Amino acid sequence: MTNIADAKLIHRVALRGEAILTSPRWNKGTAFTIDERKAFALTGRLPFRVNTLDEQCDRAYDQLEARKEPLRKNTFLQSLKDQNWVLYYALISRHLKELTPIIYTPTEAEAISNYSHLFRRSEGLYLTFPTADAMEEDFLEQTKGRQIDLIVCSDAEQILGIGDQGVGGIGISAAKSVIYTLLAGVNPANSLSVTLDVGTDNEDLLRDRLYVGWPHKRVRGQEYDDFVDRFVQLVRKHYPHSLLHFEDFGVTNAKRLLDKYRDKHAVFNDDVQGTGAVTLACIMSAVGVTKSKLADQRFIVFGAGSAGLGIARQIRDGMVTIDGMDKDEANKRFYLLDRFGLIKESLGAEKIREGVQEFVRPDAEWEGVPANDQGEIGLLDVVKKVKPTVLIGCSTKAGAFTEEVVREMAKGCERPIILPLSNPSKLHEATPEDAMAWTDGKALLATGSPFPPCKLPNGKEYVVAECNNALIYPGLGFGAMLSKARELTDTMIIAGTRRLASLAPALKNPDDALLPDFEEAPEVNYEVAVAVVEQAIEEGGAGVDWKKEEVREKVREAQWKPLYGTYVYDPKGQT
Ligand SMILES: NC(=O)C1=CN([C@@H]2O[C@H](COP(=O)(O)OP(=O)(O)OC[C@H]3O[C@@H](n4cnc5c(N)ncnc54)[C@H](O)[C@@H]3O)[C@@H](O)[C@H]2O)C=CC1
Ligand SMILES: CC(=O)C(=O)O
Ligand SMILES: [Mg+2]
Repeated sequence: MTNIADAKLIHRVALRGEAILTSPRWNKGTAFTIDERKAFALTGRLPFRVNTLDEQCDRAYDQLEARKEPLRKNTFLQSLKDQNWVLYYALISRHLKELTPIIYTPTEAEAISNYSHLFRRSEGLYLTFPTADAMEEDFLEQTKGRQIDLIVCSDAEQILGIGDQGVGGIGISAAKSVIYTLLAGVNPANSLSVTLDVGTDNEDLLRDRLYVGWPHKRVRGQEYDDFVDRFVQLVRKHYPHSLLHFEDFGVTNAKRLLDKYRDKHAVFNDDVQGTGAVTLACIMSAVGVTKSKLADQRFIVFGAGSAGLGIARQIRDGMVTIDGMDKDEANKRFYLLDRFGLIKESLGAEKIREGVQEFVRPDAEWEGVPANDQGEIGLLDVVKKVKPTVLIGCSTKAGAFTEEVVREMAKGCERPIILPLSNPSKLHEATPEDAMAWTDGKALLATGSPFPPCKLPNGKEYVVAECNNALIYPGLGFGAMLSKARELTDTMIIAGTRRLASLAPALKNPDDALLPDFEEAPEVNYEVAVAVVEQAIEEGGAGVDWKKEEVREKVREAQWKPLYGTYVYDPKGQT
């Protein structure tokens, strides 16, 4: 893995003049030194004054500040990324908490939904169904001669809670890649963002004459599987040691594709596994506050899609591996709800999705509980009967955790653990402020997108943890890449999850946040990556021969940092 963390590091670069100024990887803008300007034919192409990276960051931040709307800031940062990677990453790293919501959830959702109207230039790899015959050629065109460690791909069927976004899915692949660099230190030169454009069922996009993707209904079934398979086989053939990250696939494909390829390549589904892991860590922290165990909890998961199922499974696995609970017993602690209310036997095969079976409730258990005329049991009645200790939302149904639901939950337990995880912010099942008020300050809260602190009845502020997979997936993925493991195993994920949970502020002070502050996300993801590599070595899955005691140092050394090295012109150097 290449590394330019050391500013003293020397790069031999083959691009000169306009070519180096228009290469975001190598461009330094006004930071090119006098010697570099001479060597790279830049003296007349740049104004006189040489700036430091700090000065460049100050200038860029001033320009950013002049834009008031988050979406305008997002497009400004997108342009900066196209111009100069070091400056882009240095700027965001210096204002991490302020700018992550601009380039990631919630603003990126808005940018993606306006993708065709905001389009300025292409980024990443567009693989489109009608041109599938040229897929290998297109793939090699962008990757030839490159070291690729990470490939993030999306078919955009369920983007960040805003549904089918067609070709705009490139925006989430690119944003997730950026987060890998910012929070874990993956070299951006070694990652590839991909959109699998198999059409869209989004009627607004299909009707939009400016839509830049393939204007066709989404391809499904065998044709879809063959298209995705063609892509995965290319990845396996050309980059057998890369990590293949799946993002925001639809619920019928997410887990299915993960299972299909898991034992063949290091694949990772963030919505299933990353979300499951961060939520398990959050609940481990919450049960630390309530001085109870995972095994003592009753869980309601509202929204049994990719995230909901991933969460239920990951917590269940946590109950088994951490608390030694029997798997069937652990399954019985979960009550899943979806569009048809509680998922129970009588819903029938049509409404009970593949993968949900282990959590289906027996009908007999619900005799006498009020249901609607279709026999569906809603959230409030499930809460009344179950008296849950944990309520998790990943339904995209804004406001689903109503005052009545939350107050009812608070009647049944001392410290209700409430996690409205749907993104973007406007889709949260409850706002932290409301949930806190309705529980008289007793709730333990975490949300999917960032929220400001909320007031407790005693006037103090409660910091709402951000339970977003970005707190863990970059570390899980980077750890998998560095360990060169052929598979990111469940035990590697649990090792990363336990490490994250061990860093929770609430462990030291029960009034503090359930998860580390997002400001700490780079250090947290470093710890997660270390734990994953250590586990890969321990279980014999690593493709590197590091000793466990060397891992911390090795991970540090491999991290890319946004710093300029010194450039030497070399016609045989890097491009
Ligand atoms: N905080 C985090 O790190 C993450 C948050 N999410 C968020 O979770 C939400 C769901 O994402 P995915 O699981 O990927 O989507 P999905 O489409 O796979 O799942 C959503 C599920 O909610 C159900 N649903 C929709 N309306 C409902 C209603 N009114 N009542 C009950 N259930 C309803 C759907 O039928 C579906 O099963 C999104 O908002 C997404 O942004 C997803 C991944 C990570
Ligand atoms: C965070 C994320 O992966 C999602 O909302 O889909
Ligand atoms: Mg996602």
